[in-house]
Amino acid sequence: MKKLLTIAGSDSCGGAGIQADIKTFSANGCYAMSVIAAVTAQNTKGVFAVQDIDPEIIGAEIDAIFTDIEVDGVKIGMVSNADSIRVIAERLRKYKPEKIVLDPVMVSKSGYDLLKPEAVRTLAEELVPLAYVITPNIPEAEIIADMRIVTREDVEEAAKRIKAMGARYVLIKGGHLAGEPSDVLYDGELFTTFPGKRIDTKNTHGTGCTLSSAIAANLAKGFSMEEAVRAAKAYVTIGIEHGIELGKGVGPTHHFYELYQKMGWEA
Ligand SMILES: Nc1ncnc2c1ncn2[C@@H]1O[C@H](COP(=O)(O)OP(=O)(O)O)[C@@H](O)[C@H]1O
Ligand SMILES: Cc1ncc(COP(=O)(O)OP(=O)(O)O)c(N)n1
Repeated sequence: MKKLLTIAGSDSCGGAGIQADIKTFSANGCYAMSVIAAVTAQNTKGVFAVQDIDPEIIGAEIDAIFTDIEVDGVKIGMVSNADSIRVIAERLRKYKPEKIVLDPVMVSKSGYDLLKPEAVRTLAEELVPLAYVITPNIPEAEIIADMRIVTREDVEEAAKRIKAMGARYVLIKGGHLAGEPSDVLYDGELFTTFPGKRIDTKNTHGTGCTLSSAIAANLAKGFSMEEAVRAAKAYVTIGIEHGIELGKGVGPTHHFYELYQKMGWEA
C-alpha cells in the first residue's frame, strides 16, 4: 500500500483540508498520514477562526514521519503563514520526497484568507520550486502569475509564468471560470485540456483539496501525470455529483469511489 502525507489545515466540518485529503487517500487505496499546519473553525457556511500551529511543531511533525516511514507522495494544502512555509520547505529540501503536489490554498469559497496575503511571495519562492505539480484555481493562478485570467490564452500565459517559477507541471483548474469546468495541464511544452461538465450543485466544499489529493495518490501508484489528472478529475466529478447535503450551506463532495466502482457507477 502506498503511503501518502498531507501537510495542510484541519477543517472542523470535514469537507476540505486534512479531512478531505485523508478521505481521498483512503478511498483511492492509499495509507494516509497528516502534518497539521493550521486548525480552522469552519462549517458549511464559512470559516470563523484560524489557529496557526507553531512552526517548530510543524517541523517536528515532518521529522517524526520522514525519520521513520518511507513516504510515497506528499500533498501540500493550506499553510497559513510565511514562517510555516519556510519550515516546510526546509524539511522537504532535506528529505527530498519525489512527488510533491502543491495546492496553493489562499482564500476559502466563503472569502476567508487561509493564507496571509503577505505570505504569497514566500509560497512562490519556497514551495513552488519544490512542486512536481502545482494546482491553482483561477484566483490563485491570478495572484501567483500576477495577471487577470479571463480567456484560454490568459490561462496558458499564467501557466507559463508559474512554470517559470520552478514547478515541474502546472494544472490550472477551471471551476471558477464561466462555462464548463475544464482544467489545463502545462508541462513546459504542451497544454493538455481535461474537459469537465458543470454539475449544477451548491455542494462543492473541498473540491480543490480532493482533486489535488487524488492526483497525489495516483502519482504514488505510478500513473503518468496525465493519467493521474484524468483519474483524479473523474474521482472529484463523481464526488461532486453525489455531494452531501450537510449543514445549511455549501456541502462537501462525496468520497467512496472504490465503492462506486464496485456498484458499477461511472464518473
Ligand atoms: N460545479 C462543478 N461541476 C463539475 N466540476 C467542477 C465544478 N466545480 C469545480 N469543478 C472541478 O473541481 C475541481 C476543483 O476545481 P475548483 O473548484 O476550481 O478548485 P478550488 O476548490 O481549489 O477552488 C476541478 O477539476 C474543477 O474543474
Ligand atoms: C482547512 C482548509 N483547507 C483548504 C480549504 C479550501 O478548500 P477548497 O477545496 O479549495 O474550497 P472551499 O473549501 O473553500 O470550498 C478549506 N476551506 N479549509
